[in-house]
Amino acid sequence: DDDAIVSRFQEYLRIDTVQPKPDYYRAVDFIKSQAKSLSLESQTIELVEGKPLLLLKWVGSDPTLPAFLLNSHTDVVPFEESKWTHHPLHAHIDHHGNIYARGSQDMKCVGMQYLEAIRKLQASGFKPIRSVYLSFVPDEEIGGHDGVEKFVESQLFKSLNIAVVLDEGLTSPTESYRVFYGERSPWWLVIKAKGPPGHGAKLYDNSAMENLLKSIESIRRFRASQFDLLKAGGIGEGDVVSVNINFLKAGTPSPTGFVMNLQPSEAEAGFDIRIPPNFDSEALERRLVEEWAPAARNMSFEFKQKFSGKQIVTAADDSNPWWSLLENAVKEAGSRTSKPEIFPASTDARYFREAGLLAFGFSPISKTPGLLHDHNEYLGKDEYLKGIDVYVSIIKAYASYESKSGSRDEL
Ligand SMILES: CSCC[C@H](NC(C)=O)C(=O)O
Ligand SMILES: [Zn+2]
Ligand SMILES: [Zn+2]
Repeated sequence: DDDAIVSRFQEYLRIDTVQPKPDYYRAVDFIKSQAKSLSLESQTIELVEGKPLLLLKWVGSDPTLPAFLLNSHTDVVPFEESKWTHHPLHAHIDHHGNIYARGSQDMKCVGMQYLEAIRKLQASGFKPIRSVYLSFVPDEEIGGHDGVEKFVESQLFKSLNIAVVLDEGLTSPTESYRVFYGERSPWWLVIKAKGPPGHGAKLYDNSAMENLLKSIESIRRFRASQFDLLKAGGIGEGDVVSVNINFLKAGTPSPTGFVMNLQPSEAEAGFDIRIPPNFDSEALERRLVEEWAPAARNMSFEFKQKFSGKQIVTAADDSNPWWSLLENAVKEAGSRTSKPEIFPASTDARYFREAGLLAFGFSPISKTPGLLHDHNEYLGKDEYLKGIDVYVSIIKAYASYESKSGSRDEL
């Protein structure tokens, strides 16, 4: 019943899987106990010590058909506890029925909804024809390098014969759900400038600060041109390059603050840049080398995070049967999907797509503000329960789809 379903969600939310020290084993044990109650096959894979990945299987009756995978990450981002109205690990339900917790939107909801949907399908007597895999993966929030990036390279993964993956999406403020068929590529870039130090009262060229600011001016012009395209309308937030300066570091510290009359010899800035799939990232990298961090101006750069794989998109039209099945299944559950979009940030789906699989980003959360990584992240109880029924419909449609075609190679 609904109370028990919500209690199980709260239990998962209360497990502390906050980066950078997530308690992965408790999360995996909890999900494993859920899987046992559903008689799912289960195996824990530790591709990197201390970072377990749980793989579950609901075996279909026709093993010759490619399977599908329901993916979710078990880690969550940190929080500033004092800025929350309820403790982010207590999963408190307020009088509106809103459940407050880190991970309530991103994405412990989705992981539990998959399992609850399977519970409902089993209770109704449904038997899958195609096998259903569920993966509960570590480290998405820090780049997925010790999670899905390694998982898709493993022999085990290759042996699973998976055609299509569902992974996380974003909340929608409207009635219809958002769906994502591709995503922007992350570049976390640090640009450094060096230059001669000197008296704070002196005007001279090529100081570290002047050189860095020249770059920042140029990068900001580029940012404005991309933002203008977005403001002009008709495209989505994932269709332009975003650039944000997220840290600045310079100056000569002293016990009483920064020294005011000394021009520093080093200065650096950190940028979070996101590049859409159809954008010429090689040209942007040339621009970085020649214009934003030219060695001739005593500048250098370093990527803290960079996805250099191919940015593949999944067809989100009638040419892809998995798209039509998804769209119709959501309709049959009494809801709608909006026009498919490019995910503006990053998810593990990029690794699945690069490995040759089809993948959609989808979190069945409508009429809810997007509070991923924000204070007071919450999800309404009724929205959570409705999302389970949406997955019942999707899993039923995918697991009953009997055609042997439908892998990316054939589309
Ligand atoms: C570069 S990996 C970081 C992953 C994180 N994902 C989300 C969905 O916020 C991000 O886009 O910042
Ligand atoms: Zn997430
Ligand atoms: Zn996240």
